[in-house]
This record gives sequence, C-alpha cells and structure tokens, in this order.
Amino acid sequence: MDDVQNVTLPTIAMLGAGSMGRAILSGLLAPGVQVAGVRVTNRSEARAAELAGTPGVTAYATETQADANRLAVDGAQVVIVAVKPAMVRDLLAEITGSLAPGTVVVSVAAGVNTETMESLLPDSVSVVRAMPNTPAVVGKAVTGVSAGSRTDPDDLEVVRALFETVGEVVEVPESQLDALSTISGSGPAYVFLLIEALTEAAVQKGFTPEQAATLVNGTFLGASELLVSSGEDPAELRRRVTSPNGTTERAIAVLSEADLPALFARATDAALARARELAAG
Ligand SMILES: NC(=O)C1=CN([C@@H]2O[C@H](COP(=O)(O)OP(=O)(O)OC[C@H]3O[C@@H](n4cnc5c(N)ncnc54)[C@H](OP(=O)(O)O)[C@@H]3O)[C@@H](O)[C@H]2O)C=CC1
Ligand SMILES: O=C(O)[C@@H]1CCC=N1
Repeated sequence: MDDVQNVTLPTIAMLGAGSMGRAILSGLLAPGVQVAGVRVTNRSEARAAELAGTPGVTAYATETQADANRLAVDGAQVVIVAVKPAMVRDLLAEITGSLAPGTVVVSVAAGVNTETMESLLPDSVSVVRAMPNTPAVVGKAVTGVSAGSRTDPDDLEVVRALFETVGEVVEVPESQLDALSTISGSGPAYVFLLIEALTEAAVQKGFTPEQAATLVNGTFLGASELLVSSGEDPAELRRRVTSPNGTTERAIAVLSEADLPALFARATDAALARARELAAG
C-alpha cells in the first residue's frame, strides 16, 4: 500500500455505495491509481448523486433507474458487490445475464460464501470474497481475500491490486474468512468502543471533551505507531509502561478482573455465529 503509484486497474463496477463501498472507492480514486473506469450504483439517489460529480466516475441510482446495476456491470471486468448480505442473492440474480465471460465478481458481504454466489452466476464468471475494513478511507485497511472454485491466479492478482490501493491484503482459504472478519472486519468497532470508554473515563475525571479526545486519540495513535515501528511484542511494551508497584499496575489489575481474552473470544465467537446465520440466508 505504501506505493500505489503506477497501479493500473480494469473497469470496475461498485454495486452499493454505503460505508464500505465508499471506503473502497476512496482508494480507487486516489492519486497514482489508474482505473480504466469506475461505475457506481446505489439504491438511494442521494448517495449516487454525491458520487456523480467525481471525475472518472459514472453513478446510477436503482431508485430512479431500474436497470442501474445491469448497466453498471455491462463491460466491467471487475464487479464489487457491497450491499448488505441479505441483498446479495437478489443482486446477483439481477446482474447475471449482463456479465461478460471472464468477469471477476468480488463480494465484500459478510457470511455469503463463494459456493452460493457461484451457483447464481455463469460458469465463465469468477467469484472472489474479500473482507476489508473501514480504515480503507485513510489507506490503512486490512483486507482478507479468498478465491472461489473458478478463480485463477490472475483474477486473484487483480483483486489483490485493487485492495492494495486501500491498505494491506492477506490471502486466506475461504474456510477462514468469516473468522478473519470477526478480527479485522469488525475490529475497528472494538477499537472505537475502547476509545469511547476511555474518553468517558477522562471526562468523568474533569477533562473537557476536547481535552479527553486529544488525550485518548493521541494515546491510541501513539501506542499503535510505537507497536508497529518498534516491531516489539505488545506485552513487552505494556510492561514498560507498568512500573513495578506504580499506578498502571493498579489499573491493569482492575482490567484483568474482566478477563479480556475470554471476553474477546466470546465476542468474536458471537460474530462468527452471526456470519453463519448470514450464510444460511
Ligand atoms: N461496514 C463495514 O465495516 C464492513 C462492511 N462489509 C460488508 O459490506 C457490505 C455493505 O455494508 P455497509 O457498507 O456497512 O452497509 P451500508 O448499508 O452502509 O451500504 C449498503 C449500500 O448498498 C446500497 N444498496 C442497497 N440495495 C442496493 C441495490 N440493489 N443496488 C445498489 N445499491 C444498493 C444502499 O443504498 P441506500 O443509500 O439506499 O441505503 C447502501 O448505500 C455488507 O455486505 C457488509 O457485510 C464488509 C467489511 C466491513
Ligand atoms: O458488521 C458487519 O456485518 C460487517 C462485516 C464486518 C464489519 N462490518
């Protein structure tokens, strides 16, 4: 991701311009990324209209143009499906007749597996699943990608290049993609929850909301950068903050009572169970 210069991508159709669709679009439209063309569809006209003015983008709203999705995929080499999981099957049924042989359909939808999607599309179309996360907006996504049964290495390379425009890409077997989603797909929400909680504690201690945001956001950013740039074990970095018999030790003792590893295991198990419900349709 550090060098997205000279990336050339084929014509892409993005179906669904919600949180995730727009986050991916921000990477595709970044300087240095050459895309043969970008077509975007969205159900509501308001969001499509916001994007319609973007240079290089053609936007359609299904609300006002019934064949918007079919128009967008016609001639596109890569189709990104970024609607809610419950809508994926209907959307694929809608576009199946408009896909050219060799098109790569990439779904970012949680749960819905490639076998289901392949069964709804022609044999000549390859299906890939991707699980990005919202830091794509700032070029810091982590995206898991998994090939379907009809995906050849070139297809996967295109998908990798596409998601590298918004961050890092990790290839995993599809059997692990829902688990990956519970970690990095949902992960930004866990981090924001921790930030919200620590900010609330700061405000309770008398800091203004602005001061609290500076203290907490700066601490998360600084700690993350320290972790990544030092390459050290987070447990060791934590120990360096925790002076023997000091203040942090008391705080960590309280936090440890909550058994955070067990709590995160339960939370991610719950997310995984939901992915399986979504897979069932
Ligand atoms: N949010 C996240 O962090 C992540 C989400 N995902 C996946 O991304 C997908 C989208 O999630 P998210 O962006 O959060 O959801 P949103 O509800 O924000 O986005 C979905 C978008 O799809 C549009 N839409 C609905 N039906 C159609 C249609 N038939 N044709 C074209 N557009 C349509 C909606 O339009 P309207 O303006 O009318 O609502 C909406 O803008 C989900 O499958 C989710 O599992 C994956 C990884 C992370
Ligand atoms: O909550 C969801 O279902 C999606 C998938 C991962 C992140 N957001």
